[in-house]
This record gives sequence, C-alpha cells and structure tokens, in this order.
Amino acid sequence: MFAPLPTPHEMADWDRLSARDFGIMPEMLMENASRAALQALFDALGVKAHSPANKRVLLLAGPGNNGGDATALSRHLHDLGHEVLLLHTRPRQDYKNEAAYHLELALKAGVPTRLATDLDARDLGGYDVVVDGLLGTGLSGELRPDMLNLVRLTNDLGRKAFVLALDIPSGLSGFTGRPLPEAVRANLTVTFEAAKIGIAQPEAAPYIGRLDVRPIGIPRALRKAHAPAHVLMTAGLTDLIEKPGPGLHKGTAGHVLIIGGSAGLTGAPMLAAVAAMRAGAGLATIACPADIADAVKASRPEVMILPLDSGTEWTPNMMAALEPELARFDAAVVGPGLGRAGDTANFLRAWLSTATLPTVYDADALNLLASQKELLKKIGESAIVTPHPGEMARLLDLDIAEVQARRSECCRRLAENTGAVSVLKGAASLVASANGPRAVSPYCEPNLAVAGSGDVLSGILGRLLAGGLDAYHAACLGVLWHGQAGSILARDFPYRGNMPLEIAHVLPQAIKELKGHVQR
Ligand SMILES: NC(=O)C1=CN([C@@H]2O[C@H](COP(=O)(O)OP(=O)(O)OC[C@H]3O[C@@H](n4cnc5c(N)ncnc54)[C@H](OP(=O)(O)O)[C@@H]3O)[C@@H](O)[C@H]2O)[C@@H](O)CC1
Ligand SMILES: Nc1ncnc2c1ncn2[C@@H]1O[C@H](COP(=O)(O)OP(=O)(O)O)[C@@H](O)[C@H]1O
Ligand SMILES: [K+]
Repeated sequence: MFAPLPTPHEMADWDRLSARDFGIMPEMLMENASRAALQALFDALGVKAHSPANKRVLLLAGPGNNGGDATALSRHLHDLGHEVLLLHTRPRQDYKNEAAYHLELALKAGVPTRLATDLDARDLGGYDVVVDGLLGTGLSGELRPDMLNLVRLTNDLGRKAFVLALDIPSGLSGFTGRPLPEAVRANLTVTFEAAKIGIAQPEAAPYIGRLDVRPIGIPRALRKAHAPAHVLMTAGLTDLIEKPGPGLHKGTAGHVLIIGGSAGLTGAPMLAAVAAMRAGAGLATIACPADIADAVKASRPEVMILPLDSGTEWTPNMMAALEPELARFDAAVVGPGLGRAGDTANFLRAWLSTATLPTVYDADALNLLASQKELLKKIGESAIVTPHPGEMARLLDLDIAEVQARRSECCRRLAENTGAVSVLKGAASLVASANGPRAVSPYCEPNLAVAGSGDVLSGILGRLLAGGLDAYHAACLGVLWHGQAGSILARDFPYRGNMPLEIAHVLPQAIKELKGHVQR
C-alpha cells in the first residue's frame, strides 16, 4: 500500500546501520546497487542474456559513492563484452572506501578509464548509453562549476544517447527535488532500495524519466525498525476496497450526505455527489437551503436533495432540521458551495457540536474554520480536512509561499491542530495524521488543476468514509483514485481542457486500472 520515501539522511542511516547492526559491508551494497542498475538498464533497452554485447557505454563517475556505483557497473558491462569508458572526476588515488575498492576491481578487470579533466569533450561521440554517476544523495549546495559542466556535457550527449541516472539525476536535491541549478535529464533513473523524497516532488519530474526502484539488500527488519517519516502511496491501496459481491444492495454500498450549495454556488455540491456515486457510493443526498434546491438538482435525477428550512442561506435552524435525518447516512461532506454568507458560520458551529458522522471538511467549511480557529479542535479523528495551499495558509496564519516551501510540515501541523487527517492538495498531494507517516501522492497531473476538481475529491473521500475506511486510508486511497483519473484524462486531453465532471466520470476506469496494476 505504501513504499518508503526516505530523505537522503534517512537513507544514509539505513546504509550505516546495515553495516553496524547486520554486518553488511558497504562494498556489498555498492555491488548490489550496480547489479540492480545493470539489470534495470538491460530491461529498459531490451538486452537479453543471449543478445550480442555491442553497446558503447560512457560512465561518468563523480567523487563519492554514486561514482562508486558507476565504477562497479562499468566492470559488469566490460566483463559482458560491451565497450565501456569510465570517466572519473577525481584522480584515481584519491577515491576512498568502497568507491576505491570498486575502482581497484574495475582496473584489475581491465576497464578503460580516463580522468575527466584530461579529456576533450569533442572526443566523446557515438555512445549508445551514458551513465550518470556524478552525484547522488550527497549533493550539498549548488553545483560547483566543474560539476555543472559535466552535468551539461551529460545532457549534450543525451541528445543522441540513452541516459541512465544512478540513484537520482545529478544536480537534483534528494530533499526537495529541485535542480541546483541544473540537473541531468535522464531517460531512466534507477533508484536504490527506495525512491528518495526529492524524486517524488513535482519539480523533479522533468529530470527523472522512467523511475525504476530496485532493492539492494537493506534488511527488511532494519527498514521496519527505522521507517522513514514519509511514504509513497501505491496502487496496492486499491485492495482496501473489495470487488462488490453479486448480492450487493445500494444501502450497504454507503450513503453519502453532501452539505453545501448556496446562492450562485449550486454546481459544487452536485459535483461532489456525482463523484461519490462514480466512486461507488450506493446513494448520495445533497442537503441545501430549500430555496436553492431546484437549482442544485438541475438536470441530475440520480442525486437526491434534502431541502432544509427556507431561504437561500445557511442558518443554525437547518441543523435542527437535519439532525433527525442523520441516522440514514454513513458519512458527510461539508463545504462544497457552502458559501460564507450570513449565519453560515453558526450552522457549521451547530454541525460540529451535533453530528458524529465521519466527515470531510472542504472549501468554505475550511475558510469558516480559519476565521473561528477555536472550532478546529472539534473536528476530531474520524474526519478529513482537505485544504488547497491558500486554505492551508489561512488555517495556519501563514502565506501561501510559506506553505508551499514547507508542505509536509504544514500538513502535519493541521492534523495536530484538528486531530483529523489532513490532505494538502496540489501536485504530489500530501496526507498526514497527527501521528504516523506522511503519505505523498505519486501524481503530478495538470489535468486535475481545474475549478471543481476539489469538489470531486471531496465526494470520493465521502464515499470511502461511507464505505467504512478509517480517515487516513480513505484520504490516501481517494487522492490516489483522483490522481489516476487525472492521468487518464491526460491521455485524451494532453493540453488539458477537461471539465471537472469528466474527472468524476473516469473514476470507474481509474479504479479498474489501479486494480489491474496491483494484479500484474
Ligand atoms: N545509502 C546507501 O545505502 C547506498 C548508497 N549508494 C550510493 O551512494 C550515493 C551517496 O554517496 P555519497 O554520500 O558519497 O554522495 P555522492 O552524491 O556520491 O557524492 C558526494 C560528493 O560529491 C561532492 N559534492 C557534493 N556537493 C557538491 C556540489 N555542490 N558540487 C560539486 N561536488 C559536490 C563532494 O565531493 P568533494 O567535495 O569531496 O569533492 C561529496 O563528497 C547514493 O546516491 C548512491 O548512489 C550505493 O553505493 C549503495 C548504498
Ligand atoms: N498539478 C496537479 N497535480 C496533481 N493534482 C492536482 C494538480 N493540480 C490540482 N490538483 C488537484 O486538483 C484538486 C483541486 O482542488 P481545489 O484547489 O480545491 O480546486 P476547486 O476548489 O476549484 O475544486 C485537488 O485535489 C488537487 O490536489
Ligand atoms: K546520479
């Protein structure tokens, strides 16, 4: 369901503790990493055991262990008969520890090597593959000029060659995924043991190419005992929802109550309701002020409407009308199109004091909470709060840039302030509870960046809560389904232009594709 997403420091701890507590020598991990990279490269190029050894491969080895990985890989390729040249950035005698060990093995095996500074870049044509082993997770600060030149050289060669990045494209921060200030643009990144957290950030996407995560022998007991603070959501989460049995009744598939809609904002609750049904809810009902009920209902007969009281604005009296009905519902979504007019804040206050349903708080419910922060504590652990960065900024009294610079920390802080599960939306959406790992979505999908897309997410989350999932897993799975819907739309609408309702409509396909991914 989740894959670990270590920071470079957490990864270095795994490395260190493998030796200290398990006696696994760093030379072994480097050997394993290089063999994993060899297999991933051959898989990507379609090289089989019986294929002719006819590749011309240039390997760039930087000063640290990433360079050691490239060095060990050069030996394997050479031993298989491919034509290799190992270009190292440091004089041979200056390599240390496991990188020095593997350089010695490569030299004994007869791998041709050159010092990078001795070489004229014009001599370097005609390679099929360029291996980027310049820098890994040990990068600190901006690339120094000599390294920046080598990154540029790799990208020049990459116009005609296949670029394999070892662990992470050189120049990218393993923490933030940002280029410092440039980075290798890889066709394939083979990352060792686990994707580093920087790789999952949207800024890294243009550099990674295809990502292949390969184990290198860090013991499972160690990975469990020293689990990283972040995890990546995987398709395996879809297994939380079972295939419906033949005798399923709509009443057992979950009834979602959407609380929203106000004058001029009648579409949002309908989007949430349709999304809940597209995600598999048996029933969806929208509760809204009576005088806008017809506008909300508009052309969708499949969604039920519960008109409350009279007028077009929310009042605390509406809670009195709603309360006797609540037993019919399995979960609620509060906020789509709710507005902030008049007494709406007091309706929300009454809801928080009365209702016990698992609830998603979105949109204007969040803006109202931001202006009455004493209510945040009333939200509680069976709830999900889903701010976008602007709403998060208001909830935490920060500006949007501060939120975006510290997304993970902000997401956790809101979970602590509310006791609920917090979803910080946007590319690589985050899910946090007050304790436990923070989960990062693998999706960066511009097709989801359309008004109403958040209403669709809230409906999906309502359906998953109604299906009995706990708030944390509902939030992760909902973000995953929404993300996959975005990736399906990107195939048909590569320049965007999809409507939010279309996100809801492709949900059944998204769920099917994710299920298929797990089974493969
Ligand atoms: N963890 C594991 O389990 C395993 C990890 N493995 C591998 O190890 C990699 C991490 O290795 P690492 O720590 O040696 O770091 P890495 O990036 O190769 O080089 C750091 C050196 O780069 C330099 N340098 C730094 N900043 C710079 C700058 N701005 N501009 C220019 N140069 C700069 C600096 O050198 P110096 O300043 O001393 O010349 C520094 O010493 C990891 O990504 C993976 O590939 C595998 O072998 C298997 C097991
Ligand atoms: N580039 C992106 N990658 C992944 N998801 C995105 C991206 N842009 C937006 N989204 C998702 O789309 C939804 C937008 O929600 P929101 O900002 O609340 O919009 P609205 O209120 O107009 O519906 C969120 O779930 C967000 O995570
Ligand atoms: K690299």
